[in-house]
Amino acid sequence: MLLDELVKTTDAVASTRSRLAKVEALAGLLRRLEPGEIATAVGLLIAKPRQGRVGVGWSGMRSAMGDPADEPTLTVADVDAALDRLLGTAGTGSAAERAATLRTLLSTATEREQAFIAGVLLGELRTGALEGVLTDAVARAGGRPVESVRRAAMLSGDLGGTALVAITGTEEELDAVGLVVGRPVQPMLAATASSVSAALETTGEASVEYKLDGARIQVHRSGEQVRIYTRTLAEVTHRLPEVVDLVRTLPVRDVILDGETLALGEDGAPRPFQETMSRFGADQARSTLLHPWFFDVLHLDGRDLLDEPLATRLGVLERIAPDHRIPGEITADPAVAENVSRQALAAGHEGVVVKAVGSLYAAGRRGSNWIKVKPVLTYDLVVLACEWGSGRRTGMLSNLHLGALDPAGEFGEPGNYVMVGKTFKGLTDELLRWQTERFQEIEVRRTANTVWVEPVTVVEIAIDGVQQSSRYPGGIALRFARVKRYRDDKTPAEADTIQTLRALLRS
Ligand SMILES: Nc1ncnc2c1ncn2[C@@H]1O[C@H](COP(=O)(O)OP(=O)(O)OP(=O)(O)O)[C@@H](O)[C@H]1O
Repeated sequence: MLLDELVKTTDAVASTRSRLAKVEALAGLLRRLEPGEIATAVGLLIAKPRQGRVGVGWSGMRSAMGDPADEPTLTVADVDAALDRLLGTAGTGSAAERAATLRTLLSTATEREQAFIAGVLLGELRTGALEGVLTDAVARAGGRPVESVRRAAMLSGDLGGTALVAITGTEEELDAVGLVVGRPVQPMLAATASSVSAALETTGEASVEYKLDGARIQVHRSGEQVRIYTRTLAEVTHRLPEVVDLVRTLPVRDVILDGETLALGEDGAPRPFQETMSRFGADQARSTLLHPWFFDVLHLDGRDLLDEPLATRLGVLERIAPDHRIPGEITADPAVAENVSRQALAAGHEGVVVKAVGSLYAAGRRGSNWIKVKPVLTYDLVVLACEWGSGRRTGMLSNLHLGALDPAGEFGEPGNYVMVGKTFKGLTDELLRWQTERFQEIEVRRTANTVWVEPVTVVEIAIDGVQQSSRYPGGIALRFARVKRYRDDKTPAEADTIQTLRALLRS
């Protein structure tokens, strides 16, 4: 199939508000694809190429962008082959070859196709909404129940592969797609409540657990083979040898564990989040040891546990890893739950997660069976620009301009970001160095004081609240904003919305 046909379908999908029309258009496209193209096309549509990240950034993309082709001739298979080549030429000395591959690909693309390819490779088109619509479209194209498709996609972590089975395979083959030890699944996510008792009212009897401020890990062990994945399902096994060693000592053969890892100081208190994250970075600072804390078990020795109630899964966890369970307590009593929360905060943790004891593990869902309660308000915002610092920070990009997502276009174009405040607080020297370099790579324009950047960087900001403001277009300004951390694991489409922040005015 020509890439043009795929791109035109996405344009048609974007231009209608009717969910049914979107599903119809995508199902039609899926039916016209050759079997060999299905997984590739789905990957392109949701901006998660089959190949995973091929490592093309803004500056690489910009320098490879040349005159577009007049006529569409590129096929879906051509794009797939180019991505294979980009993935195959990694490492030192390969930069020129990679740039040439990208340049050739873009020079055969029309202007619209160039923008589409850039969006896919930079992860910009990635929106949860399209994934939902596409899941429905796969079900329709294959004549399968949506639930079966959704389940297979979540468990396999692979909508493209699921689409192929749903459209070309049998119903039994689709139902047989399940957990595979060694293949990561989308993690279950939490909703938010403002107090422990409010959370408990929603869940009923719950496991009230410490919310540790580290990095999510999903650990798969099959015999002696251990693999570890992040929240975004990137493999980080080689970065965490001490966790691998520990999991090998558990009295099990096959297991999938869900948990959080973080660095602890000698006194047992958590170290700043940056120290945990530095272990995931390229430089692999090994001075800090990471401890894993598990809060769920999805599979044990040939048996999937996703559809068992939480209480049962916690019982299994207690049996196989009693020393590495996240602290917590099962209770229906708000006073007991409050007490767990106070202990968590006193120990330097972020708050608690309140989980309904009867709930199943809903992979990839953010439902009300898990509810997080954090006393400090934190929001994920997008960096729009940054001002040069002064004094000790001269020569460093320091003061961040922060934007909240405006999905419906209440304050401008739908999907744009509305500025809600600035901050230079909470930035370590290391972060200042990092952002000074990074923001100039993604710069779009500058004045004497300020560098404006592509809105692609998600930063978690702690605030005391918001106040009314005539200075910013959304009518509100953040109060006492400070940087908690950069969130490389989130896309700008996952940022918090202006509507969420405005709701704070009322509370
Ligand atoms: N006991 C726990 N149970 C579940 N998640 C926990 C627990 N302790 C820490 N966490 C972390 O908290 C997160 C739960 O919040 P959520 O699902 O909303 O993820 P998030 O969007 O990354 O949120 P946040 O920014 O608050 O970490 C998990 O992804 C996990 O990394």
